[in-house]
Amino acid sequence: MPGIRFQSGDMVMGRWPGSSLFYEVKVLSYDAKIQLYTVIYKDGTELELREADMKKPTGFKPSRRSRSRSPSRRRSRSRSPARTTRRSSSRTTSGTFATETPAARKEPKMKEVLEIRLSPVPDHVSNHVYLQKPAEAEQENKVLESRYNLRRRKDDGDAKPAEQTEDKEKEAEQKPAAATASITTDLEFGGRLGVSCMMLFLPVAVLGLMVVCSQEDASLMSPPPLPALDSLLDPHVFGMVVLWFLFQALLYVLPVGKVVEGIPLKNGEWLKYRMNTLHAFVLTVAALGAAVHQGVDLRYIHSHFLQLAVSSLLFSVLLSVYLYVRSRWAPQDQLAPGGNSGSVIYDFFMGNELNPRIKGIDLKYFCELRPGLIGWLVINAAMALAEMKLHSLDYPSPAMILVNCFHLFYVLDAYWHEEAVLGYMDVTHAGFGFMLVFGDLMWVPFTFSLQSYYLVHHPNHLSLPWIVGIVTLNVIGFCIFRKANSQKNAFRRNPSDPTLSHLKTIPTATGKSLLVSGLWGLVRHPNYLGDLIMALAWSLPCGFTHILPYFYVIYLTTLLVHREARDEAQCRRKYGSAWDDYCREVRYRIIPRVY
Ligand SMILES: NC(=O)C1=CN([C@@H]2O[C@H](COP(=O)(O)OP(=O)(O)OC[C@H]3O[C@@H](n4cnc5c(N)ncnc54)[C@H](OP(=O)(O)O)[C@@H]3O)[C@@H](O)[C@H]2O)C=CC1
Ligand SMILES: CC(C)=CCC[C@@H](C)[C@H]1CC=C2C3=C(CC[C@@]21C)[C@@]1(C)CC[C@H](O)C(C)(C)[C@@H]1CC3
Repeated sequence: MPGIRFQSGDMVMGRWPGSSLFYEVKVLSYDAKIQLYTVIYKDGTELELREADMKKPTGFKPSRRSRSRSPSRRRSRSRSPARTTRRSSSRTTSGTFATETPAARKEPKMKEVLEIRLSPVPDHVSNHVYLQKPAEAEQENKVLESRYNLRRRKDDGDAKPAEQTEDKEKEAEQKPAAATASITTDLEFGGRLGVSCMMLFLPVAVLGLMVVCSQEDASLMSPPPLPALDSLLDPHVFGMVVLWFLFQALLYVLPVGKVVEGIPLKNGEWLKYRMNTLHAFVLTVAALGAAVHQGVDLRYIHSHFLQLAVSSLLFSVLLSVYLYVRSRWAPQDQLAPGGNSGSVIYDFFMGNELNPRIKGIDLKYFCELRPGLIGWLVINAAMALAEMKLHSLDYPSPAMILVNCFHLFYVLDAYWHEEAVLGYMDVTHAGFGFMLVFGDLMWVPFTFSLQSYYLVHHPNHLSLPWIVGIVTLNVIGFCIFRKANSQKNAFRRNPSDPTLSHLKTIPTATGKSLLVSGLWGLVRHPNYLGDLIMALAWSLPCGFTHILPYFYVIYLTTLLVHREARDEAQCRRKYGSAWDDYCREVRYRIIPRVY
């Protein structure tokens, strides 16, 4: 890097953005275009710094204090991920927001080393003090050094909390994202071409599946033609879809349920979320009950199923356009890690903004849990009524009851553990664009309910042993799913939780540990395994005549295999060689001895 002050490989002192503290950092590269250095801190955090925020270590002198508090334990204005230590008592949710690093509690030796390595130098003394590592820590440092993740943490939201210093940040906050954001070059889903195909194919696939499902032979080989679009786009139905969305939004803002803090933003703030999905569900059921009592026929949903799906698609497109446009003006520190590729089509699909909000309604979180999931259950109920009417039954068939109960139980479980959802990948990392909007508002309600729709037209008799077998399978799947998710959430919340003390862990250089025994020692994604077992149990009540009811299993397998690969790449970046150790210890990803 000729003509610049620092060279790659140099060890210098770098200011922690937003604070007056300096840490030892290694220079990785310099981008002449934006005039920023990429540096790596000793805790593995990579940031971009201006030259003005970097100093040669020669100006620093050894400290009299051999040990100082790490940034994670200081009450500085640091914007480091470590700032999660704040307000530990109010936080009760999952891993991403751990109140204290696991290493800090469980692995005192490692904590000591990390603290020493992270020792900051306050600005006002920065010309006089340089904190030195004690000799005995040096050896251990070498071991930990190998754990350092020296790759660029492009999509780690926490890793680039503040790209420049305060003044620069303020500037960035005022500038529209498009003008300031760095460009994402790692494109997922096959880039522009891939996402374009997905945008065309996925909606047609949903409608195609629905049409085939309503046919008597339900054959994928000879699908009937899609009805004309104008017969599918009914303004009344569209109005109902909009009303449904608004009704759910109204329930979202009701001042019931506790408020918790969600993901930490890049600017160091915490978003607040009201936990009232269960209330919303109960109120929706009450409202629908009242409507039915007033003579509303829920079977309308069955008879206008395609129209409802098309209206949801239209609504999803409109919402995505709105999200894309507003993301162009969003402050840079509110963008998702993978957003802003510079391609309109790609950014429209992936979404640029991480947590778009309108008057306190977090659109992504709202859409992920409410209109689609509750809509799915309402559709299921409507299908049960339609089945009873069509086959002149007093009660829904056992197959229909099973499907309804399994789905209801799954959604209620998500609501019961609502806080945990705040830590899931989609909420913490993904932008909110067409993929998730369409996924939440069209894909979830209209493909997840295909089994009940299928049963209306294709009754399937279930014998008692089959019922028992299917229920058992669902219970097994649920136990694995729930235990795995709860164990991980509890561990991230409190790594020294006595109920988890029997579990083996691997420390990582970030201070967080990884579970390597129990369910998390069986496969690397036991929660996915449980989800897939449940998916199979949901399809079995429909029998073996057609593959259509198994669509959900196929979708979930594809999605989770892809998701697992994304998560794996992210964890490898985050945890470096500790993740490789984990993979060596736990060899299979989702299915023991198979995959
Ligand atoms: N029905 C559906 O359509 C779908 C359902 N799902 C379900 O949603 C749930 C959430 O899934 P998702 O967000 O993808 O992923 P996970 O809940 O599995 O979260 C993955 C994260 O967990 C942490 N982690 C991984 N391994 C370990 C370990 N050994 N010990 C401790 N922490 C570990 C890592 O984050 P860190 O270390 O930073 O904490 C990693 O990034 C799953 O149950 C999944 O089945 C998901 C998609 C679709
Ligand atoms: C093909 C396509 C457009 C896919 C989009 C993916 C979304 C449909 C899914 C991504 C992650 C999801 C989750 C749930 C629903 C499906 C989507 C939105 C979820 C809310 C279902 C209920 C679970 O208990 C859950 C909370 C774990 C889960 C979270 C992930």
